[in-house]
Amino acid sequence: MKQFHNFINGEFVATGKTFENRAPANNRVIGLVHEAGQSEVDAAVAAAHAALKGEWGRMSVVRRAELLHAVADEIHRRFDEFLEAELADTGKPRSLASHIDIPRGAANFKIFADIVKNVPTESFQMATPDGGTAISYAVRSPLGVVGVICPWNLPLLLMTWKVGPALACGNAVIVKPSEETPATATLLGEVMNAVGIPKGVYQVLHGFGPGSAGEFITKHLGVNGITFTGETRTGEAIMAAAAKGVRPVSFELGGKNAGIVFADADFEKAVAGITRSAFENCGQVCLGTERVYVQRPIFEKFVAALKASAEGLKVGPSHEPGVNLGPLISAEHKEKVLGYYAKARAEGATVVTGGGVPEMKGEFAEGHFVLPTIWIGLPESAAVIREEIFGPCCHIAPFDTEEEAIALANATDYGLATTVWTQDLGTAHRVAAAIDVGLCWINSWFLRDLRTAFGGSKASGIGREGGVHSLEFYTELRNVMVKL
Ligand SMILES: NC(=O)C1=CN([C@@H]2O[C@H](COP(=O)(O)OP(=O)(O)OC[C@H]3O[C@@H](n4cnc5c(N)ncnc54)[C@H](O)[C@@H]3O)[C@@H](O)[C@H]2O)C=CC1
Ligand SMILES: O=Cc1ccc(S(=O)(=O)O)cc1
Repeated sequence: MKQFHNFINGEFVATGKTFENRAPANNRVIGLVHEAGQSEVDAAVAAAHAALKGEWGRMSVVRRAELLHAVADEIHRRFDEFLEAELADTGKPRSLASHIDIPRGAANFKIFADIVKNVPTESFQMATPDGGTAISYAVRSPLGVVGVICPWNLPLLLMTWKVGPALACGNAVIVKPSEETPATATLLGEVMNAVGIPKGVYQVLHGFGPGSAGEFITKHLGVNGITFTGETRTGEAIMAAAAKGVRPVSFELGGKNAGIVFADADFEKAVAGITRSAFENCGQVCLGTERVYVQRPIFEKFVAALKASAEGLKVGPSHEPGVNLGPLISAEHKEKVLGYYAKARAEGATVVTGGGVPEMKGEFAEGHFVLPTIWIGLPESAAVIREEIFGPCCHIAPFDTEEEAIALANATDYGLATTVWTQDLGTAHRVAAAIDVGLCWINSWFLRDLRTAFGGSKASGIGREGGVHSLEFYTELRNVMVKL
């Protein structure tokens, strides 16, 4: 049986207290994960501070950037191992992980290595009251030891999205992967050793949230900042932990994202775009569209086309050719999603397609597969329109005017992302300005330029990461004023 150890001070550490890691595709146990306790967290924090005082803390930016490029190259060299590890943990389609998760996992190191080498800080000259001059300049120093608490939906991608910039800025990180997906974070420890990242700079502690590694890391006063991606409620708990010691947080949280399709949209592209935004990664993407608003003249045609598109998606295990949708991450999550499928029916939805589980053969009958699902006919107060489901499903409702579409899209506590489909530039810009979200895609979805700001407003997050915005969180900016 595969064992997933903690990675502390450059060594793989067993704790003897293990929990099972199961494959979502067939629910079989594929590994045992060694849970970190308070003593492992204390050891990791001490090793991280030692790294900051040692070679890592003294290393030039240029050398750090070289090492991070080497990390990316080593991920590419071991691409198939990372791919297999991610597929086993998540069950997602091979095509998705090989085109998005693993390449982005590597790219996240290169992009931030290049950014830290090239981004300037500010400098001002001013006249002083005595007729002289003073110059101010800003310098960045690392935040220190950063706790990186990760979810399971895009394990390597979302973890390196934080670890890449944190290390580029000279910090040491303690990563807590999701208990559902321990593999790629652990494998990355081998990569760090292979390329010569000093001990204690990258560490991995396995476990759960409350009463386990997640809580112990976030409560540890030796952890100088916490970056977290996950549920909004978990964000509230971590924020309370971070209040002790007034430690900074960066949060990428949940969403209940709207898609808006105007009657003048390129119809085929809009259908293909919403098919992706509603169903990709089995709907387990924080940016996914669970509420679709379609302008009335094309409403019926759009519902019929999205139904046909959803029914054309192939549900199955990673290795089967042509698979579009893998399983949900766990039995617990499947129960939650199917609970919403039942709630939608109970609240009077018309089920356009799906609403249950597909027939799977052999071992895959035990997997956490569900059907892509579309509803219409619910009032905006319905649970499946208000609450984040994180499954392959959406509700479609008609709208008449631009103002109505904006009001519907904004009527949520969340504010992460939206996708708008129109061929009218004026409409596109007006809607983008009026929607209260951190990310607005026009005629596209999940199109990423890693130099841009990423994050959510309202209950969807605190702060922005990406490009120079990541440097704002992962460094302290010190102003030096020189009287000449
Ligand atoms: N805004 C964004 O960029 C993204 C947001 N998400 C959100 O993540 C959620 C799905 O991911 P999950 O892993 O289920 O989220 P989760 O919040 O349950 O868990 C995320 C991580 O937090 C840890 N954790 C849980 N309770 C904790 C506590 N009290 N203290 C410290 N650590 C704790 C977990 O062990 C896990 O590693 C969805 O709500 C989704 O919207 C997911 C991906 C991206
Ligand atoms: O699921 C949430 C999610 C997906 C992608 C990214 S990013 O592309 O790394 O910015 C962040 C969060």
